Amino acid sequence: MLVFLGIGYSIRHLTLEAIEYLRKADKVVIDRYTSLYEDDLSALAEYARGELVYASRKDLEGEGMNSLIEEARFKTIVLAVPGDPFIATTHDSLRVEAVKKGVEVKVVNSLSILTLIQSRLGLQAYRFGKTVTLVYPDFFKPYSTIETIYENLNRRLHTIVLLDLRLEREKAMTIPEAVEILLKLDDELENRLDNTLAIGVARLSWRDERVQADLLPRLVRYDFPPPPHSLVIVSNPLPVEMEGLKLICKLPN
Ligand SMILES: C[S@@+](CC[C@H](N)C(=O)[O-])C[C@H]1O[C@@H](n2cnc3c(N)ncnc32)[C@H](O)[C@@H]1O
Repeated sequence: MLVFLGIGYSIRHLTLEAIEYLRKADKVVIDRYTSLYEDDLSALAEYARGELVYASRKDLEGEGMNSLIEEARFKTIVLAVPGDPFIATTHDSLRVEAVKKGVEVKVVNSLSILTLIQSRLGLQAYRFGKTVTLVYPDFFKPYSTIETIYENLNRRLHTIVLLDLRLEREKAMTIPEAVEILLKLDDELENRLDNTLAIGVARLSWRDERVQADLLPRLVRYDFPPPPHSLVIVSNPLPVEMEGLKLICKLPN
């Protein structure tokens, strides 16, 4: 059996169901390339009966993917994924391949960054548009990201902007870097983000989390703890959301 197991963002987020499957596993494969985790991932060893190994992207794609699926034919293999396993990750093809090859698949859900952002910031969940990921503009400029932000703004919807993570190269985009990239693109296109409200979200749900709202260009002035970071671009907040921005997201007067 291949178990896709969400581990949330901290060892405190493990569900009873997650612990049950960690205990049953012959082997726990830890994805440590799709997100950062508050605790040292070796803390999972306390709950796991079987061997614990760390996987890079190549271990879960191509040949690596096929050998994992074959192993799961006869053993209980748990793939432990930060957040919720199928939200904004690259594990869908592994699941589809396993099902195609007749290997039993189980999904154990946990807290995702999308859920955390929507429920913690005081913005209404049904007022969010399409989520985007902002990547470093090294190979191409991420025009499609800013175009989606514009489309969401036109539809009076907020945008969650996840930020580039290249953990194998120890690179994680910060809020000030993201603001700079977005404002440069905006200068080339519609020039409308200077007066747009945004929320910088750093280490949400970690013990030292910081959430700060302000006009997008002003977010570079704040001292956020290290990544993981995200941004929320706010569109036409309702009065109750405006109260949330002031009280929960500390929007200055
Ligand atoms: C690929 S997504 C993670 C998806 C994960 N499967 C989930 O369900 O949450 C990784 C991105 O989420 C954001 N992120 C993750 N944890 C975060 C946190 N605690 N606070 C702020 N942003 C976070 C960052 O932008 C990071 O680059």
